[in-house]
Amino acid sequence: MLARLVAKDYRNFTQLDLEVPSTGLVIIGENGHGKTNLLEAVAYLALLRSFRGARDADVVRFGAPAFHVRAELTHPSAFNTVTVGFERNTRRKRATLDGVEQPRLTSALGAVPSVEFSPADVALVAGGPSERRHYLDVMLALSSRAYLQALQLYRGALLRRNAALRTAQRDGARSAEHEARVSVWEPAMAEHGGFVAATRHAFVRDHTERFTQLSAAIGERQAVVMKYAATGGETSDEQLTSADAQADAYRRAYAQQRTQELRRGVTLVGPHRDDLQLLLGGRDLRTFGSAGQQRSAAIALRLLELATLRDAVGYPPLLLLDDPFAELDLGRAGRVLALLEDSGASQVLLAVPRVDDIPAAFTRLEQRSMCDGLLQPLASPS
Ligand SMILES: Nc1ncnc2c1ncn2[C@@H]1O[C@H](COP(=O)(O)OP(=O)(O)OP(=O)(O)O)[C@@H](O)[C@H]1O
Repeated sequence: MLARLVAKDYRNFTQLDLEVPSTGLVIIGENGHGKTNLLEAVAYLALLRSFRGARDADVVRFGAPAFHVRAELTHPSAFNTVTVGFERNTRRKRATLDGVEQPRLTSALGAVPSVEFSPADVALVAGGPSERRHYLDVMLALSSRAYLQALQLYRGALLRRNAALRTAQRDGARSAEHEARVSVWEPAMAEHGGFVAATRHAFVRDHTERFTQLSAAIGERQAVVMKYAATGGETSDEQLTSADAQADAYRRAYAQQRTQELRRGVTLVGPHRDDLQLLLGGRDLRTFGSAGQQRSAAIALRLLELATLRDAVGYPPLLLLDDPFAELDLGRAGRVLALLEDSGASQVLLAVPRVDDIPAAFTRLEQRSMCDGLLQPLASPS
């Protein structure tokens, strides 16, 4: 549970100091005054980066040398205080858990678990495959250290193999030496990529039914289905979730594709090129879904993320709701609210532009107004 948030020189906050009630808060403010910045600062404590994909240097307040965010937490959180800071000059990022600086930043990942719902989530459905891979990777990495580690090792080896492929392509030579510099990374890529692909396949297999149910509960009349679209690896149904079988398949694929990859200068198979396909009535939602249908599917994905994180950490994550009902008709908005209530989440930070935008379920929460990066009390709970 988040009890207090202090953000110094984060975006447009010089010094924000906010006590957060156990049930949460509503932040009301006009466009561009810092509502999303506040939610972003909270989410930074889970992801150790901006959920909007901003560079660290860009979230430091204009002209300031560094930012610092601190959370004070209560039961059932694993820690009492979590801090993260970034210095513009040195580009150093530091995180502490209960005052102890973490030698590896990844130890602090997920220390303040949260899930964000925002209109920008539509990119999860309407955007390219990298958006959906990122969704899977963040959720699975925050749920499993083994996944996080495999993903990091896979990415490290991929980076090096791609560099070797580019060098070979640039030299225009395909000597045994070039090939050896490429293939040396393949055992690590196959092993860790196999684990990543198998874990993603298992997630999709285990959650596709729930995803369809959630989409129907939000109001979709046709079946919404998710499918893992792999660019390589094992394809037989029984072996999809076996890390060893996936690794074997990647080994075979590298051997088969290497000549083409040396020519193209890039690795063509593996989880870094896969996609999470979303279909509405059998058609690609990305191409054929309406704005509201795409938003609804994005909300269903976030609801799945919420349940997955809750199961992994053992308590419900903090809900960060950034104008979450924009673009939804009243019926859908009401049903999403009911699903959020059913999710078991107990603490909510809701950001809306106007008091009228607060759904009835949240009118009992304390309210603050946000103006130019400053918070003021607005009203007591009714
Ligand atoms: N690094 C930074 N330093 C100072 N101010 C910043 C920085 N980055 C963004 N801002 C300011 O933050 C403001 C945007 O805040 P935010 O995105 O939280 O808006 P919002 O209140 O959520 O608005 P909306 O309702 O339109 O989504 C802008 O005024 C922008 O200039």
